[in-house]
Amino acid sequence: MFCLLVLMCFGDKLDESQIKKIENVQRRLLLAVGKFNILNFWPRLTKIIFFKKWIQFLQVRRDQENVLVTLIRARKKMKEEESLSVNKEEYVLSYVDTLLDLQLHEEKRKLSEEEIVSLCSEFLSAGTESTSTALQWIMGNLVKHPHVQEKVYTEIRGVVGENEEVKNEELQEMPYLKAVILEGLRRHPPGHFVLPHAVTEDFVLDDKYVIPKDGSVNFMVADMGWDPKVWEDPMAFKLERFLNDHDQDFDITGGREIKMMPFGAGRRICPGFGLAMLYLEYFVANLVWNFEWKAMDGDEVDLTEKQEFTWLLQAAAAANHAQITLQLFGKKI
Ligand code: HEM
Repeated sequence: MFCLLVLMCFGDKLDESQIKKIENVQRRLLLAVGKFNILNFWPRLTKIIFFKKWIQFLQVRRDQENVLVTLIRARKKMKEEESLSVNKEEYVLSYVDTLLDLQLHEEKRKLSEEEIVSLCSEFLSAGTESTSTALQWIMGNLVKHPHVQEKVYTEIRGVVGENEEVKNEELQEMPYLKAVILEGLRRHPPGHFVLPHAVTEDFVLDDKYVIPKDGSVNFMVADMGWDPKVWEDPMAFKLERFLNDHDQDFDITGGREIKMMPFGAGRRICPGFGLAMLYLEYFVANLVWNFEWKAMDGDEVDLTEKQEFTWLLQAAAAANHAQITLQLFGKKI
């Protein structure tokens, strides 16, 4: 997943050692998020009180910039050369290309290199753990419920025949597979909360609850998907929930109604949700098509959840914004 996102981000001309370097700086940053979080509170003060931490943070950030800025500049050069070249067919647009082109109209400027580094970092960390965690839960459920795995396999056979690979365009013809992914995301959303939000003005909800300006607001994503008032027998893994609605596809963005929101909802919905759905459908389809997935003899699949890395990812994404703030702060003082 990480390799895929790196290639989407910087283009497909990277070798393994470059990918490893990126992985190394990104992992260091993610693992240190908890440690540096204190610097988000009253940065003017905390960077003096926790001076050692501040210096360590700057070092990690500098290392990240050294690796990513080199790649961003290389891409910029390639892009300029490409614009002069006659043979344009081989060039595949990358995320960095779009960031290099981006014009901030209100501020009448382009993004700085530091901002591009932060956006690339967010892209890589937000997409990796979330998607691979969802994939693991879905595969765990397919092992736990072999009859579901069998039905996915039968559906795929009906569409792809004897071909070895399930192709992107064939996924559209697999409603049962889609139901498996949606049920996986409902039952085991990789993040139990979205990123922290805030209202820009005092707001009264339902004439009862005052939400003060700038107060931190979050949503109980997992509990929404497990609400017995909305979902019958919510803790069971049941595909029928997403198969009965023949007239309309289930809307994961919550545009019609919000019954679950693994990707958030509204204007700050996860911008990678379409990509994540595509990857999940593609990977699950090909994993089931090429292998039969079973528990080892005598093993039970334990689907009890425990807090692991994805919450850190959410914190990291939040900290990325903070990083920009901290950086600016550093320059101002
Ligand atoms: C199953 C996979 C994924 C899940 C469950 C997921 C979920 C989420 C959630 C809940 C948020 C916070 C939304 C909010 O603040 O209301 C978010 C934000 C974000 N996601 Fe995802 N995501 C997934 C995959 C991806 C992928 C593949 C990418 C990119 C390649 C991505 C990029 C982002 C980014 C950049 C943000 C921050 C957006 C912002 O700052 O407003 N995500 N995601």
